[in-house]
Amino acid sequence: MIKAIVTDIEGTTSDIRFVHNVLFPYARQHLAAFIASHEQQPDVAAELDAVRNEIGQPQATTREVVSALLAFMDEDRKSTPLKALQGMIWQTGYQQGDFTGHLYPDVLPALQKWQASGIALYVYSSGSVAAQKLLFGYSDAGDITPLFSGYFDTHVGHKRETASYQAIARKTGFAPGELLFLSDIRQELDAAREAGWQTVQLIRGAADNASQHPQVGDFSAINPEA
Ligand SMILES: CSCCC(=O)C(=O)COP(=O)(O)O
Ligand SMILES: [Mg+2]
Repeated sequence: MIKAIVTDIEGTTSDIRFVHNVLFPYARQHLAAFIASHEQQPDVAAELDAVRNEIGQPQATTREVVSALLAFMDEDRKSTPLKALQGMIWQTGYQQGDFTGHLYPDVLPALQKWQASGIALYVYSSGSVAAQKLLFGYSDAGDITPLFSGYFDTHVGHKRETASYQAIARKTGFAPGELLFLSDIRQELDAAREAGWQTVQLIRGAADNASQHPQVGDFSAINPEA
């Protein structure tokens, strides 16, 4: 029996094009100016040091760190400090109303129904927890963060690693078999299944014929109460 659902964002609750065509370019455009004006701020300085650590250059200048971050963006690297800095930059965009967090229309009704039936809802994305709260706090449907009991990002581990799902199960207190992971990416679902979770793959675009997971076109086709 499913007691908790953990959902991915990009390609699952929200259009991948919103992330890649709106959020990522916004962060890239504002990165250098944001770092120039915030690099003395302790939380920003800590992330810049984490980038220096990640590239193995503890003495890297700010300019070199910005270059490394731009290269990470080019390869869509799920770097924890990059994700933290992107979230900080997006905060201004959301607050100014430059964009709202995209939600597929089937998502909110399903989340509301599942929560009303007693199923706990969580988010797991490579985007930082702060970025997740912004997307759902400033979503197309308004602030839907009260629906969620918790959020997980790469601090718990990467999404294609089984240990990440084992850690989330421990942190939420649910048995692995009581957890359902929703994602568009087969390799993430493989890792969750390896940890004993149930899985459903969202096919929002092209078919994935190599997948062994149950597949649905949208959230209305998922029946965790059954
Ligand atoms: C919190 S929305 C931005 C998502 C993001 O930054 C990202 O890299 C998406 O990665 P995912 O592993 O969740 O597909
Ligand atoms: Mg995804």
